[in-house]
Amino acid sequence: MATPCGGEDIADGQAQRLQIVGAVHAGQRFEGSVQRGQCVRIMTGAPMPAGCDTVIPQELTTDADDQGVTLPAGRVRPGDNRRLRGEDLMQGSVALPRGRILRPSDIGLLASLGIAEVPVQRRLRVAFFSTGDELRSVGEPLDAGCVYDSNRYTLHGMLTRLGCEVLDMGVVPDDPVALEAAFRSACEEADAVITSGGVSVGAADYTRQIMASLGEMTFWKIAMRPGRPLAFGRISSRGRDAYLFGLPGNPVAVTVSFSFFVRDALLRLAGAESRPLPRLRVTTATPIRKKAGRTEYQRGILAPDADGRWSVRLTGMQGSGILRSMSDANCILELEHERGDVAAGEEVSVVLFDGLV
Ligand SMILES: Nc1nc2c(c(=O)[nH]1)N[C@H]1C(S)=C(S)[C@@H](COP(=O)(O)OP(=O)(O)OC[C@H]3O[C@@H](n4cnc5c(N)ncnc54)[C@H](O)[C@@H]3O)O[C@H]1N2
Ligand code: MOO
Repeated sequence: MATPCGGEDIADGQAQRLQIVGAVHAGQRFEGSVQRGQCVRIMTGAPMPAGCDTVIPQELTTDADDQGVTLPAGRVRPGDNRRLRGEDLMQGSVALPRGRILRPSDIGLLASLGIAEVPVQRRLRVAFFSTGDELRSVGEPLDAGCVYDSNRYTLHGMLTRLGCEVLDMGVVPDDPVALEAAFRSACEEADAVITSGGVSVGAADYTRQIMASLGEMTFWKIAMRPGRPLAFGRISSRGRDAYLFGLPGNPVAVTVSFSFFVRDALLRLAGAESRPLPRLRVTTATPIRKKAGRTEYQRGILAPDADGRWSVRLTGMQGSGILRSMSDANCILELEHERGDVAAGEEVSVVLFDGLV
């Protein structure tokens, strides 16, 4: 029931009898006038009749008949149950800032404003390939000493989730000539290039060398685990240039270095607003081994205990080749550079996975 009582009829502490002078449905307007002591039956979504200022849910009223309805005292405050013009967005305010990656609710917001088209930036084009003589793609026979390439598939998923246009260049062997050709063609086709493997100090680790010969290696090695030998630089070929992220080959190093370095860089290159991944502080249910002097990212499962309090435990062995424990995890613990071993019950930072890997 919409009423124009200015709140007084319902605010003076006594039950009120109001005369019903009409009804209004969503999509209609009530054209009549409503006086003090009167009300209009109103459906959710209908515009407020002129002069009315308060809506009383019908289930709070009693003794309704064709003529009137009784409002018990003290159930509704003046101004209750109405939506004010501009309460969602004031005229002239920003609906969506530049750089927003459109999420479902953003698209709904645009639709609510009747906007069918907005200017967007083209998707960032990212080329990626795996390096290593031992790698076989899924579907190929697995020769002795070989492993299936998992990094390309993980990267494909993470890049797609990020909204990038992906260019999968397959597996490139540990051959400097083949590698240089792959780097050149990736650079000519894409805005950014991601490789995995071949960035360490092995005899067949050529990535850094080729990076330096085609451009510059901006940095190599970070005090983190996994992901320590990450190399970053810029390469050019035939007048085109691209950022190059040389990720370590170990499968967990790929997901961690992508999540904590590459992801943010790609978002910036794509023109997206920077949104740091939310960190939560929770207690660890188990002790954690940690070396001071490097940031460690460990795989965890965040879950409520019997009392409903959330705590985190590790997924098990943390070797950077153990991909199953990444797949079991629902979060990554971020253990700070200077921190040593962590005792059960101490607080740690976790980054939730959803939307990440
Ligand atoms: N003498 C040293 N050896 C290593 C060091 C070091 O500092 N000194 N660092 C270790 C760390 S930490 C990492 S991480 C790795 C990174 O080395 P690379 O980037 O050169 O990676 P690879 O040697 O090519 O591969 C490492 C490991 O991962 C497997 N791999 C590689 N690519 C894939 C793929 N696409 N899918 C599945 N598995 C893959 C590869 O077979 C190796 O087992 O270096 C350490 N060594
Ligand atoms: O830095 Mo490596 O990524 O530990 O395995």
